[in-house]
Amino acid sequence: MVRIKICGITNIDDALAAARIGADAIGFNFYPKSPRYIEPEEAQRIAQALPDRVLRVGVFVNEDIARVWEIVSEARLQAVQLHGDETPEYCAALRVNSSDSGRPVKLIKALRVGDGFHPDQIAHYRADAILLDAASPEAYGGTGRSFDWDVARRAKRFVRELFLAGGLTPASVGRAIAQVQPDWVDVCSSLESAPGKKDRQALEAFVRAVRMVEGRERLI
Ligand SMILES: O=C(O)c1ccccc1N[C@@H]1O[C@H](COP(=O)(O)O)[C@@H](O)[C@H]1O
Repeated sequence: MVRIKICGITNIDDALAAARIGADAIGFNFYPKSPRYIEPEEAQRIAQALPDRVLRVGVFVNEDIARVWEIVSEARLQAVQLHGDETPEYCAALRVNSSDSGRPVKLIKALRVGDGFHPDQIAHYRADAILLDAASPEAYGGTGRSFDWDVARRAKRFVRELFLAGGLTPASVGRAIAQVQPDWVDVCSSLESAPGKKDRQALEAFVRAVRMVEGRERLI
């Protein structure tokens, strides 16, 4: 079963709607330059209103490790998504510090697929999961751009758990799943009516499209 992560949540209405419709994870963006940035205190308030089954993920870009752990603790996150230029050494250091938090925190390393990408890179990262997103010269993520899914399909054998991201939409996600067979699909900008605000119909259409490809559409 493919799990669904809805990213860039900035308000409680969108969070509860995403959970009700069937999201398996919610992403909060702590990159200050993102139009979807959320204060840790507000993320914590939203996180505590979510059902337990929904994974709370924090998205970070080149953040100081101590600050990542501060936010993990303040917002009570269960997973960290590193979406910048974090090195294998950074990931290893983050993992060592993870024992300080007293509970397991999933480490997701995002890699951007562009001309310089090679699946061999993946082996260097000690991460629980790898997220593949499209590379862009303009921004680290949330661009709505997609990439050649065949690269993700080939990379899958190097990965314990794969998140497929990058410009997924209600119209494209079915084909993406059929081609790549990822463990997760991750979506952000295509479901927005404005940056940081989700469109309810698009949310529903996305979840329905994922469930359809699995042949088990359910009423939402
Ligand atoms: O959404 C952002 O603003 C963002 C900023 C910096 C790093 C990552 C960001 N979002 C992540 O980008 C991917 C793909 O998003 P999209 O569906 O193409 O809009 C997703 O993993 C978001 O978590």
